[in-house]
Amino acid sequence: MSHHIVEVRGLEYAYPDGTPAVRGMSFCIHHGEAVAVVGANGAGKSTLLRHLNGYLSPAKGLVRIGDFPLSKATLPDVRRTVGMVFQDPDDQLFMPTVFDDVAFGPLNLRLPPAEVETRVMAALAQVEAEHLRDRPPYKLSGGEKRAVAIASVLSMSPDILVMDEPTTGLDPRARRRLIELLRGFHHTKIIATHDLDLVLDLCERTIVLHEGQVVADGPTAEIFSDDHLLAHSHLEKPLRMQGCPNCGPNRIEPPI
Ligand SMILES: Nc1ncnc2c1ncn2[C@@H]1O[C@H](COP(=O)(O)OP(=O)(O)OP(=O)(O)O)[C@@H](O)[C@H]1O
Repeated sequence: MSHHIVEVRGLEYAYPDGTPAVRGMSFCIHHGEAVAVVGANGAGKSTLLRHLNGYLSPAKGLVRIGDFPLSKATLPDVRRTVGMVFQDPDDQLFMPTVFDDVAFGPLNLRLPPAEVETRVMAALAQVEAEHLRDRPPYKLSGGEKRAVAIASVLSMSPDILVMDEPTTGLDPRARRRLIELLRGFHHTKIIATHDLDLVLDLCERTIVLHEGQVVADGPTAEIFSDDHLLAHSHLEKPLRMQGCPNCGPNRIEPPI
């Protein structure tokens, strides 16, 4: 197996209407890394992430997941390896009940029913959503939908977790719970987000995108200390680095 679990080389993509969204991105991610992908609205974060599980195919360039160069033939292997939490949970939830949605992946793996039930309940417990198991997903609140969407990925035990804006719509307690949960997930994590405080908490490495290109890739602390880079990329420092009295290191966090 390649020592890189994710390799992106010369990736280019324009949407069918001609909008160029990814304009030559290259990077490698190693096993076990936690990597943030940040950038202003429209920088290309979601478009990049959609290539990592084969939802989009590169117009040019290469995406490799472990041993598998992304192609139609390798799609099932790639999807088994990469668990993708989409930006909009409605893109992910389509079954009549929460249980069915979280069971969908494990059932596709043809696991025995008892194993499926165990995985579903464990995944729902991880996001504190066991009580939602029999509810129709379309009747849930935004934050509940997001929790269930995350459970539907965790139930597949992916090697790589790819998340697009995972904290959107979560209340502060649910956000903190998610951060704790992700801290305990020791596989590779790739998180696109505007929540730069979450990045400080979770990701030792940050990739900065601007207008469809990688403009910086390095240790998170260095990236967030580079005022020129942040201004050029239309980003602001995490609240914790802005000296905000309510968000700083001395803030007293209520127990989870
Ligand atoms: N379905 C689509 N059709 C045409 N253009 C699109 C489509 N989706 C995104 N784009 C365009 O592609 C570019 C990159 O969009 P993308 O959604 O990847 O950015 P992003 O960094 O995820 O933004 P945000 O932070 O707002 O979610 C933007 O110019 C956007 O307008």
